[in-house]
Amino acid sequence: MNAAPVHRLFAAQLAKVGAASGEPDLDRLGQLVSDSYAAAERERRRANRALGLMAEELENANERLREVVATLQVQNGRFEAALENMSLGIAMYDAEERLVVANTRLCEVLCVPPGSLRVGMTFSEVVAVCTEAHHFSETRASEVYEFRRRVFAAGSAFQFEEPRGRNIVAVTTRALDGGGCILTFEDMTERRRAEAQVEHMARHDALTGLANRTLLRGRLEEALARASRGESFAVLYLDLDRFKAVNDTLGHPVGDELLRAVTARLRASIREVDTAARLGGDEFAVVQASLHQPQDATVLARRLIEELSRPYEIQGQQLVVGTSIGIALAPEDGASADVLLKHADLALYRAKSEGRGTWRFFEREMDAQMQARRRLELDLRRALAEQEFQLLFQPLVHVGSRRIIGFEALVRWHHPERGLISPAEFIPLAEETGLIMPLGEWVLHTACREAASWPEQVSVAVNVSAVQFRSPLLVDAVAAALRASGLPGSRLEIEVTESIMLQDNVATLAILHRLHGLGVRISMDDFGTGYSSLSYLRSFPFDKIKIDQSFVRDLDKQGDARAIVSAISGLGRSLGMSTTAEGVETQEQFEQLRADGCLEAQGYLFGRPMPARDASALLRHQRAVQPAG
Ligand SMILES: Nc1nc2c(ncn2[C@@H]2O[C@H](COP(=O)(O)O[C@H]3[C@@H](O)[C@H](n4cnc5c(=O)[nH]c(N)nc54)O[C@@H]3COP(=O)(O)O)[C@@H](O)[C@H]2O)c(=O)[nH]1
Repeated sequence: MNAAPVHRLFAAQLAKVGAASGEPDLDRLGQLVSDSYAAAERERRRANRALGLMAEELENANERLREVVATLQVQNGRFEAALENMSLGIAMYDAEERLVVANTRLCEVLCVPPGSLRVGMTFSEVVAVCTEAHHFSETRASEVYEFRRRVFAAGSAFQFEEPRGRNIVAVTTRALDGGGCILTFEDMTERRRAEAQVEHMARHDALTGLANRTLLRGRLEEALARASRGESFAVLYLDLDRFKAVNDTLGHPVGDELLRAVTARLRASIREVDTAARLGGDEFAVVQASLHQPQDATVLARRLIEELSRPYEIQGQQLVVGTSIGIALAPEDGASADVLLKHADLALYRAKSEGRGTWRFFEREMDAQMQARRRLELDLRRALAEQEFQLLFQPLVHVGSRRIIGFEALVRWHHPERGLISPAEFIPLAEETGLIMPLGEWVLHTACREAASWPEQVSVAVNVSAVQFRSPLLVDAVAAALRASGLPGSRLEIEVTESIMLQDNVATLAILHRLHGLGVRISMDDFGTGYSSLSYLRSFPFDKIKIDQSFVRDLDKQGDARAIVSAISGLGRSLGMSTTAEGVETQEQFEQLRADGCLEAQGYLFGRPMPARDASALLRHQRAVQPAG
């Protein structure tokens, strides 16, 4: 029987204890075997420790790896969320033109069915999906394909916009390092729509949608360029008559609706090639293109006046406004948009001052007149500061006794160069410029101061314009003039024209009642001209009606003047109002007025407007006024 093979290490130990040569030293062998076990034990422990350390390290490494993976997953999730929540469509292609990244938005922006563009598709397959969705024709698709291919190849960035269905898409292409490219698609539809809206708003009037001044100026420049090649055109400047009264009395919503209704008629009255614009408030302009002759502008102006003057039905109310029109012809009336508009405006001013509801062509001398008017305005401002005004007083007599019962205060302007200027010339200008307020106050104070020195049965009448009535300060100004002069309110008469009743009726009536509250009497001036609406006489208890001098002038002529004077006198009597006939110049007129029952009279027959000292002298020396001349 063969002995079992001995491990070489054990054989070495046996050799050491002499087992090969004779008797082995068993103690030594035991010692050696024990040492070997001990060494092996140490080795095993060392190895175990090393293994433990390695396992620990491995575990640590694993932990770190798990953390990195978790972080990467979070990061990935974030990128994914970002990609999916982008308003842009993203498509990333690798160097082989394969789609490697695509977000959901991509399909939406490119207007293709959801999920139809997937990672792994080739570029040409993506283009095919878009072609299928009818966004490109076959030819266009191959163009797109070729174009993108060049972008891939060139590695350069491109940006352009293209239509996709009803949308507009901005495409940005950027090459990636190592081949491939990234395409972003932005839906520009809303932005372009908003930009178009902003652009529209910048050039159109918000209320009516008509061109505004900016767009009008542009159209005028274009028309002027065509005019230099021989194509004439006209600029019609329109202003609505009586619009302000509608706006003030019925309120802005009604005013706005009226302006839109006017716009509709304006649009319907012009051709496609013409431009209608709103210049603000109740001012409009029309550029009438391709004018063959000036009469074409007349035809359009007449049509516009007719159309815009027809009654409007607004919020259940019938409203009537008219229009006045100024016309400038191009190129002869101006070589720039501003000059043409200015000249059309000057012509409009003339149309309005000559009766409204009509049109006027621009004439060269209008410019000079407007400049003269501007100079007059500057002079008027200076006149107030320099006290160039004087107040004259014209007697008012009692028809029965012919005694002076009062004076009407009438202002005069002593211009240092032009001499005496009539109030008929400067009062309208003072009204337009607002200078009537300080001027009116001066008149009130001066008139009350003078009247305070007269006998107590003699009163003073002061004209107050409609513009002054728009100010809430009027009543305070009257009260201040009475206080400062010590004149009782009952000796002051305020003369108003019926134009004040066309303004905001409620506010006007409130002012009239407050004036009455001061004891002041109110008379309706120039009655018989204008609207002469009897409703005005019913809406406020006027103390006096002044019969306009145009009727008195015609009293001795054939006609209806006498009937009118007689009717107004009768009306005054039955309403408990006094009546004064203005502009009495002849004894015959006076006799007729007396016969018709008119109570008071005023006119050159009894005295022209005179300085304050003459009025005082007249009062002192005359017991009864005798007819002059
Ligand atoms: N708001 C203000 N208006 C005023 C003031 N002062 C005058 N006015 C208004 O100006 C208009 C013209 O006034 P005037 O030139 O003074 O003419 C007045 C009289 O002089 C004139 N008149 C008087 N009698 C006769 C006459 O027999 N014949 C004739 N041809 N004219 C005559 O009439 C004018 C008086 O008008 P009225 O006021 O209607 O009584 C005029 O509208 C004035 O109102 C002012 O301070 N503030």
